[in-house]
Amino acid sequence: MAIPKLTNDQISAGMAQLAGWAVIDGKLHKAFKFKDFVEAFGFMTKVAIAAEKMDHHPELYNVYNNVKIDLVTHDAGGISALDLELAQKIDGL
Ligand SMILES: C[C@H](O)[C@H](O)[C@H]1CNC2=NC(N)=NC(=O)C2=N1
Repeated sequence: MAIPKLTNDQISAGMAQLAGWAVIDGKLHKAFKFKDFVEAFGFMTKVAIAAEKMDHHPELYNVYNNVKIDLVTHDAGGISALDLELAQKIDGL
């Protein structure tokens, strides 16, 4: 196993360092709203570049100026430290 799935306590501790993220259906989830589609897509592009650098990829959902992100580690079968790390990076964009 490359990276372990975190326990609920570990996820809660990690989420205390984040704002606006929730665990929904076993994934770290956050919704973002932008001025328009160009702003939303620009943000998603930055997320994609950060994700590719980490070799850890988000689930991205976009409708016009709304972006929803889900983070989960397929290799771990749940939320791992990589999801918390990517969430931190996304919030720093
Ligand atoms: C081979 C490659 O490194 C793996 O498949 C990586 C790629 N990106 C990934 N992204 C996510 N979200 N979960 C993974 O388990 C994962 N695994």
